[in-house]
Amino acid sequence: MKITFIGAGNMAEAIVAGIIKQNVVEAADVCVTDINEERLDHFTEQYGVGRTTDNAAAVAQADVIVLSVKPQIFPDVWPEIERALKSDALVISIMAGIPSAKIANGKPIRVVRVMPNTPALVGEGAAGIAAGEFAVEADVEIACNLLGAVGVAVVVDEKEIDAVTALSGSGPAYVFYLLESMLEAAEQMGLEKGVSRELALSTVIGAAKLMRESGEEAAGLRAKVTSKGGTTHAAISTLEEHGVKDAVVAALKAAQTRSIELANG
Ligand SMILES: NC(=O)C1=CN([C@@H]2O[C@H](COP(=O)(O)OP(=O)(O)OC[C@H]3O[C@@H](n4cnc5c(N)ncnc54)[C@H](O)[C@@H]3O)[C@@H](O)[C@H]2O)C=CC1
Ligand SMILES: O=C(O)[C@@H]1CCC=N1
Repeated sequence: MKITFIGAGNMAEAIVAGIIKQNVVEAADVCVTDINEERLDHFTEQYGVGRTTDNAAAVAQADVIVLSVKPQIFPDVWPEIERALKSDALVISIMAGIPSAKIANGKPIRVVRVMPNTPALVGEGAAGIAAGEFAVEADVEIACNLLGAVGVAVVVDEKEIDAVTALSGSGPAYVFYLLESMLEAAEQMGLEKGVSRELALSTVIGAAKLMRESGEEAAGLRAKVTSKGGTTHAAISTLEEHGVKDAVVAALKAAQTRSIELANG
């Protein structure tokens, strides 16, 4: 199975690195394209994959095409890619917002939409996978195998992909934002940078692991940390006073809305 990634950016790198490391594909069967030669050099040096700036030539040889350019670039690149597609090619799109029907463009092109996230780079990704109209079960399986090699892959309906984008696609950024804030506070309180980084990271990883392994709800676990009249209560009350929960809900809804908007360019 020959796979071509159109766009050798951050997200393509996370997936390529993972699927090669996990031996899901051979480097010789992977090709990446980009307009930026430096990105192509990087991929060749790091992962030993094929590379070209010629999208059509790379597509003509591929069984699976992964569209990993920005959604805004899609209208520019798609016409030449569509013309070059092998008749039985599978198109996997990781682009936020662009519906499978827009990619199929009135033709029976098999499209699977995938919404991955960057922790795929370390094998801890979370991806939603949705079949387009003409995709068959085997196509969804291919996408699940690729993304399953770099984390968790969950099959969803395409109508849910905008919400998945808001939750787990953009999600790592919310966690990094929280970490930025925690580390800024730690610095203000005089903790040494290396120490606070180690403590903050272990706290985030540990909290997620505890929730997964215990099967408990977040609110219940939070209650167990929060002693009456104690420090956590002081912190959470401050977050509530600042409307942080409402702000997070509004933020995810804004991401979902933006994903829906991206469908129209
Ligand atoms: N970064 C993330 O966390 C996630 C990104 N995505 C989606 O992945 C896609 C790529 O995002 P990133 O990797 O973050 O962006 P990026 O900007 O890092 O990568 C896009 C790449 O496409 C290349 N490119 C531009 N024009 C091109 C052309 N005509 N032909 C070939 N390559 C071209 C750019 O040079 C760049 O290297 C987007 O559609 C985004 O919605 C999805 C989930 C998570
Ligand atoms: O910010 C974006 O549009 C992309 C999609 C999900 C994460 N990054």
